[in-house]
Amino acid sequence: MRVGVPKEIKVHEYRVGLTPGAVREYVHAGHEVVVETEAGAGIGATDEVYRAAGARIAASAAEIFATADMIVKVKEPQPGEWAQLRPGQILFTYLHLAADPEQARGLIASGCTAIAYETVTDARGGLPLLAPMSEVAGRLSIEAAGGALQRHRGGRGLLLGGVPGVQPAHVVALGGGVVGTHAARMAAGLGASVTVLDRSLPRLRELDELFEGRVRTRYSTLAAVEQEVFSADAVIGAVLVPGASAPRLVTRAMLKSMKPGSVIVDVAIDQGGCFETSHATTHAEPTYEVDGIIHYCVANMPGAVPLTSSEALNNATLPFGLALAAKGLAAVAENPHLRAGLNVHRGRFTHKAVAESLGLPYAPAEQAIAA
Ligand SMILES: NC(=O)C1=CN([C@@H]2O[C@H](COP(=O)(O)OP(=O)(O)OC[C@H]3O[C@@H](n4cnc5c(N)ncnc54)[C@H](O)[C@@H]3O)[C@@H](O)[C@H]2O)C=CC1
Ligand SMILES: CC(=O)C(=O)O
Ligand SMILES: [Mg+2]
Repeated sequence: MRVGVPKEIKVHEYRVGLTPGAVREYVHAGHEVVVETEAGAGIGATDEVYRAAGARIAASAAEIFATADMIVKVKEPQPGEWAQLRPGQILFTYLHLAADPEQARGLIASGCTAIAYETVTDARGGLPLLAPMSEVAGRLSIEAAGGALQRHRGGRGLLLGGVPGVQPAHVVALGGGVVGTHAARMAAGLGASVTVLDRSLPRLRELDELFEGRVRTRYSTLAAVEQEVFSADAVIGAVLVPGASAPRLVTRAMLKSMKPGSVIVDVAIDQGGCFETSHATTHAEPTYEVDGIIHYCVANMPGAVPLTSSEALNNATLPFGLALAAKGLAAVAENPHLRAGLNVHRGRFTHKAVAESLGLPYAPAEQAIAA
C-alpha cells in the first residue's frame, strides 16, 4: 500500500503522523511511504532522516492526498485537507467529530473511509490510541494550571504545592480515567491537595489503591461536583463518553461560586468540553477569562511537546496502521477494535455515539463495509 504523511497544519501542531522509526517498520513490511517535505520539522526529523528510513519525500500535501491509499495524520483534517480526500482512501487520525459538525459533513462528502484514533478499542475496554495522548495531556494539564494560577497571568497567585507552613492549592479532576489519573499523579507529586471524581465506582476503587491515600476519590453526583468546584483552585475537565459529546458537568452558576483567579483546564474540550463556559483555544492564545475564572481549553495539548507525543502516539498506532496497510478495509472488517474506530465510510456515519451526538443517521460499521 502507498501510505502518505502530510505535514500537520493545525495552529501550533508540531507532532507528525509517522516518526522515522515507524516509517522504517512500514517500509520493512513492504509498503511505500511518502512524507511531505518538512513534515518532521517539529520533532527535528529532517527529510534526510526520513529518506534514510526509506520514505520518499513529496514536495506538497496535494501530491500525497492525490496518490496515497492511506493518509496517516495526527489532528483532524482541516477544511483544505478534507476537500482533498477521496472515495476508497483511508484516513487514519484523530477526528473528534462529535464536536465538529462541519468536519463531519466534509468527511461524509469526501466518500473516504475515516478511522478515528480516539474510538479504536482494546480487549480490556480501553481506548489504546487515545491513551498515550491522554497521558501527555493529563500531565500537561497540571503544568497549565500551575502557570495560569500565577498572578501575572490573571490567576489567584497560588503555588500548587504551597510551601511548609502554607496550604497547597486544591486541585479537582472531573473524571478519573487516563487524563484524570495522570493529572492527579502530577498534582499530588507537586504537593497539591487532590480530589478525583468519577461516576465509575470500580475506577474510584482502583485510584484509591493506586494512590494509597495521597488522592481523595469522590463519586460524581451533582452535589459532589458543586461542592468540589466551589472549593477548588484548579479544576481539570477529564470526562469522556467514547465518541459522544462530553457531558456538561459545570454550569456557569457553579463557575460563579469559584474564587476569583481560580483556573479550569478543560482537557475534554476536543469532545466539546465539560464546562458550560468552555470554548476551544489554541497554543497561540491558550487562555481566556469568564466571571473572573481563567479558562485553558487547548484542543491539541500534546502538540506542545511533539518529541514525547509523536513517539508515544506512534508506539500505539503502529500495529493498527500496519494491519490497515497490509489488508486495507479487510483489517477493519475482521478486527472489532479497528471497526470501533470506523467513524465514516463511503458517505455514512458508522459510529453510533458520534452520529447520535451530531443528530444524524448512522449505519452499523459491519453493514456499511459489506454494502
Ligand atoms: N485537549 C487535548 O489535547 C486532549 C484531550 N483529550 C480528551 O480528554 C478526555 C478524557 O480522556 P481519557 O481520560 O482518555 O478518557 P477515559 O475514558 O480514560 O476517562 C474518562 C472518565 O470519565 C468518566 N466519566 C464519564 N462521564 C462522567 C460523568 N458524568 N461524571 C464523572 N465521570 C465521568 C468515566 O467513567 C471515565 O473514567 C477525552 O475527551 C479526550 O479526547 C485527550 C488527550 C488530549
Ligand atoms: C487526543 C487529541 O485530540 C490530541 O492529542 O490532540
Ligand atoms: Mg484534541
